[in-house]
Amino acid sequence: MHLWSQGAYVTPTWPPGAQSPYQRALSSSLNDYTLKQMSNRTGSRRQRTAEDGERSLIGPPSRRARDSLLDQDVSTPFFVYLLAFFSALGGFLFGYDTGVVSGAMLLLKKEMHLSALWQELLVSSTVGAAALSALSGGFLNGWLGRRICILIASFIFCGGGIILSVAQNKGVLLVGRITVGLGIGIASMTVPVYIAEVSPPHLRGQLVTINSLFITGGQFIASVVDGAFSYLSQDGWRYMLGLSVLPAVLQFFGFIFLPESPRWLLQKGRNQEARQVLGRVRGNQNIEEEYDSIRASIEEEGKEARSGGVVILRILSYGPTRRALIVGCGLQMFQQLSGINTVMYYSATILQMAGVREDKQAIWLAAATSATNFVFTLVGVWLVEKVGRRKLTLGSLLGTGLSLTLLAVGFLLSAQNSPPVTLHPVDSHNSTCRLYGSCELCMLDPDCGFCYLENGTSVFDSSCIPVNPGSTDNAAWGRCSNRTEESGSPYWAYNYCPTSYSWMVLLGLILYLASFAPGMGTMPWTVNSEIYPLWARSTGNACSAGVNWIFNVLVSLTFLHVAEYLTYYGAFFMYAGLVVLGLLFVLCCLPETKGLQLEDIENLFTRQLCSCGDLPADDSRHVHYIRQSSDFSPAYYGAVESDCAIAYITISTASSSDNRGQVSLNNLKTEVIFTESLF
Ligand SMILES: O[C@H]1[C@H](O)[C@@H](O)[C@H](O)[C@@H](O)[C@H]1O
Repeated sequence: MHLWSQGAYVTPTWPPGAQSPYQRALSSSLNDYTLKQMSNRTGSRRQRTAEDGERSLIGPPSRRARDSLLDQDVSTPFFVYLLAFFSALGGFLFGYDTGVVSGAMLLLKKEMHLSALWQELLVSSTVGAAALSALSGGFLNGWLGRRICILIASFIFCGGGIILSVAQNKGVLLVGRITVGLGIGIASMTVPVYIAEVSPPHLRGQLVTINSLFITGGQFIASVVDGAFSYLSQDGWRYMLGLSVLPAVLQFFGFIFLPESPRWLLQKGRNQEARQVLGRVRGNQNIEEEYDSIRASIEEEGKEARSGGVVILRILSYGPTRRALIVGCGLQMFQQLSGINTVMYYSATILQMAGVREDKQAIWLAAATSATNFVFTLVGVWLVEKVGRRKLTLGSLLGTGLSLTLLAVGFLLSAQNSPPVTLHPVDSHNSTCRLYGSCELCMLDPDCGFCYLENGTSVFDSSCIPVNPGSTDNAAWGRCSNRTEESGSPYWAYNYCPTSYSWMVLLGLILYLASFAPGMGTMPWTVNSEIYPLWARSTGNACSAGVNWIFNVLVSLTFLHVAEYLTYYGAFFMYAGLVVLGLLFVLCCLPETKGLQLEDIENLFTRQLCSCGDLPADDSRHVHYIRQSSDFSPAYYGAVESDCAIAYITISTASSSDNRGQVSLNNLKTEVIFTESLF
């Protein structure tokens, strides 16, 4: 049966100036169909889909989809970039405040005589507070709006920075670190949402990913500031911690003049303001259709009885949002389980293993590590709209898993070839250190360090000695307790062993950052900003950001214990295993959101959870379709799902006997199976 043979395909991009088949379709026969009719029918079909739970039915190309295509030809006003920049300062502060503490701690522990417990408290309290405030930020976000939340976050950042820079004792420092954490939590869940809501669909991925670029940029600048002020042994930490006030003030004053998200305004019934803001962020484009579509989608949400009651319960009880939440939280969990913060934290030690012995040099090389993280995040910003979220995340996980394996093998070979302990000086305190026969066993005990002489690459005259409780830079007693810079003076290795396999570990570290940063470092934040419908967006992002911070604390707090039980190579093999699980999760569950308007993304979650890539063995594609007919002629529209992306198509031929047929995709005819009978 021949129905109609004009191709219609939404996702691909077209050469400049060329009309896509879909655009051609729009300017010819599609004009005959009343789009309102189509969208009403789509709405009622969606409603039915929701009622019968797991079945999937995807609407035909809506005006929104058409707009998203046409948008690509229109230039984006500078104002959108300005908004993205000022919001992403929140990401910068997130990166700066989480990154700066390691350098500040080196000085603080000496000046304030901090015990290991207090050092741990000052580092983890920020992340813990971020977890709590991210979780509660969802409520604030829905209630007060994105703009006010960003203002609150920058105000808190200012307050925290001031408290930290004037602190006279460790109690006040703790208050400052908790305050800063509260700001980080709110910023981490609000900024991506705000940017996603003001961006045009074809640039959304890139603009939201800029926030991640600012996070790693903040971490990089923090490491440079740490390096610069490490020479100032008195009060250097005050500058390190206090400098964050500058970007916070800039953001605060910027946001006084910047507008609220048009989507949030519309949700609150502030239609006039919403129209104005949409006009400002879309420049000279016609905003009427986008405005109508956002409003229609808000009205539809209202009609579908998803208003009233506790939002998280509504998210959990409605299939598409429940699935989106699982995907969002899963991504954030796997981001942290891939061990990024352990690798970053451990980079100084890895560099020491590679032969960098001086503390100052190690600090600067750690800055090079965060620079690598930053540069490769830039690759993510560049690739996100080219290859899409799904492929970028999959590629990133693959590379991350392989480089973690390389790191683990490097650590394994280092452990197997670990230098023996040859000297056993009398230990009057009978510490456990005297029991170890090799450097590997000695360095895994946090109370001991390895003291040795070196000739080229061979180690001799080595001993395992208790560490100085006041500073891990020296042994508690013996020749490594008062070392000099002179040649012939022994080396003191705390937390690492001298090894000739350090090149492998170093290579693993660089490859790890190069693969993690563009995809796993960025996509969990980007994808979460887009996958929830408006009514669930604040709460969905709050939950997933909370999961990110909770796993961040868990992984950092458990790393040293894990390393003690499993050794370093065991720990890195474990992360590699977790990355494989993450890879399977993304392969099965993450749909492609590239190019779709926010209001259309909910449709991606109407099918059963984790059925992406679940294509039938005969390699055909499944088509979910909606029949539309007008008074003039019948036409069948569909949406084909392949590799978890949606392409809208028109159906060329269909057979009633086996539900097989042909659809036009990008002017090519493709064989498909219809999931519902066309007849
Ligand atoms: O996306 C960021 C980024 O990758 C950072 O480097 C890391 O420290 C954060 O934990 C993560 O959320």
